[in-house]
Amino acid sequence: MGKNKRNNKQQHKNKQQAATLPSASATETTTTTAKGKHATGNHNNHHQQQNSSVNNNINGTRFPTFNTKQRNELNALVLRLLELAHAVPSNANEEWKQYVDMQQLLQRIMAIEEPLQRHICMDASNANEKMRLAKVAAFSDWAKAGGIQTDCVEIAVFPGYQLGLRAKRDIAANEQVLTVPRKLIFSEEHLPESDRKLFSNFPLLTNFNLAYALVIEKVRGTQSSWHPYIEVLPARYNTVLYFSVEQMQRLRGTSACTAALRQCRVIARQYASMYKCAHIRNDSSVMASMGVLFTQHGLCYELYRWAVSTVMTRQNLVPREYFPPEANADDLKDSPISALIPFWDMANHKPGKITSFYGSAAQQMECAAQEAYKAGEQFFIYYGDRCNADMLVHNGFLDPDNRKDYVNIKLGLSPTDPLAEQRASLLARLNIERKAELRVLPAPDYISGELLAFVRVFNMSAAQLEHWHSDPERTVDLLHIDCALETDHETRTWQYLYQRLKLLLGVFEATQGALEASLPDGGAAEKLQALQVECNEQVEGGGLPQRTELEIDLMLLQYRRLEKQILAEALQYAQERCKV
Ligand SMILES: C[S@@+](CC[C@H](N)C(=O)[O-])C[C@H]1O[C@@H](n2cnc3c(N)ncnc32)[C@H](O)[C@@H]1O
Repeated sequence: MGKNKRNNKQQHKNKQQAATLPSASATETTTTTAKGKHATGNHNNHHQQQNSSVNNNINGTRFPTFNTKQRNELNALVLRLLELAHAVPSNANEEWKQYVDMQQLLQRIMAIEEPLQRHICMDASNANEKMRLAKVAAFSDWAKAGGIQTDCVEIAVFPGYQLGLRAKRDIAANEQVLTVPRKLIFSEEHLPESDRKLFSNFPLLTNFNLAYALVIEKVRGTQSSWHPYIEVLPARYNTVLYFSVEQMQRLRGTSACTAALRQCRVIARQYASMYKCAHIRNDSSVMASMGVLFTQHGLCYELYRWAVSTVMTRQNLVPREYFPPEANADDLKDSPISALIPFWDMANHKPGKITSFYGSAAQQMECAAQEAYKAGEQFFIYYGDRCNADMLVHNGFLDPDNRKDYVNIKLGLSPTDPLAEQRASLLARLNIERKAELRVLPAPDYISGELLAFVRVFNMSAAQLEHWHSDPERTVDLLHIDCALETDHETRTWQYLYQRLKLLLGVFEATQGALEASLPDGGAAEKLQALQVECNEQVEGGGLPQRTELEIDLMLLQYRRLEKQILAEALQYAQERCKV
């Protein structure tokens, strides 16, 4: 959500760490005894009871377990999932096939896990906004008792946004609207000391830790002090983890596809790794302890994707207060942690400026109004700069008026290019890698400075490279549209950009989703409108579970339209520049 930009570096670090989350090796085998029970270490003795139909979790509440046949099938599915999720696809077709195969396994896993799912996470009581709204009074009382302060906003339903915040009275621009004290900010720091120790192993994997902590509190149910908050959270999300294969198909050929598939792969791998540690591998590694804790809390894929999606769509960063005894406090002191901020996280996004900050002195999240509001209007906050591809993949919605939108295209120097090293060292002066994702921008900018510079360097002759190397101070000129270049070099640059954009649009059109392709010219816009009306009617009629399906369809159609528009306008611009 509205992250403080100062924390971007940290997020990058976290992402890097997420990619190296320890996971079980896919080559180990199940250790099954003659009776079909797994040989277990001290930490997972509860598996001894797996032939019974219910099991006790650590809170003493009971949840369904699986018989040996089901457990063996689950084990085999998870091992296959893990094996698939570890493979690194070498091209887009392989990546797609990997995703489809993984989804098939996950569908089967979810089918077997269904009794657990029903018991632990997905009661139908939060399937729509009206049902969530019914729990808002209890949540608001809890929030007030815990010290959340606001006299000017309340939670309400807003078609197209699910729940949101409504101004109870006129609010002035910059007026403080809401404060949430630290003790009501949910993070890994609220776990009991015994559970907290587990997180000390991956202190920078803060998103993962938060999802983990949320699973635990969710399963504690009414015993959790966070219950009133967890009760008002959505039952499902529009994140890529909930897309059907047909829906994901509509992202093919777009710049968001690889990130969306990667996200699904990473989450499937995390789930499968923990499952394996809990149910299959018998050792005392850190992951095994974490896996067992999950098992004791009734881990199933549905619960995990729900927790991860809750974190993806609602988290913010706050300063760390707990420093695990084993960790070097100096290393962690500037690394914030992911947190859920009750009440504040009901605010929806609108372009503007960031007005939510953590106040260290008062130890609370403080949110001010980015503009004036009249009583009854929806109160919005700005979540921060993100392109629509990122919003779609990580937040499960789009901003059609996104002033910070762009489309990334991948470019790279060929290893067989005899001038590759000279080009790479010139690009390095501009902090551009030899393989890079570079931005195509909406009008009136069209081509980012970095993209232009890359293509200029890519098209330099040996003599031109030598010339630009000889004058380091001038290198930055390559980022500017009006950089003085030889005419034929500039023409080659724009021709290259033109061809590249044309190619991308060609792929885009060739992969047009079934929905759009089946419509006559202009049909996409009509379908978009029809879907919007249908969604709104469903919200007004009380909402239905399939509403989220429609919302995802709508979002995908919108996304394709927005990306295509950026590429098409840039293509036209490049064509004009070719003529200059
Ligand atoms: C932090 S939550 C905001 C509260 C949320 N609407 C709810 O019902 O709980 C963020 C989620 O709200 C929705 N959302 C926020 N801003 C939106 C917008 N401008 N358009 C559509 N959906 C939005 C998206 O589903 C997003 O993932």
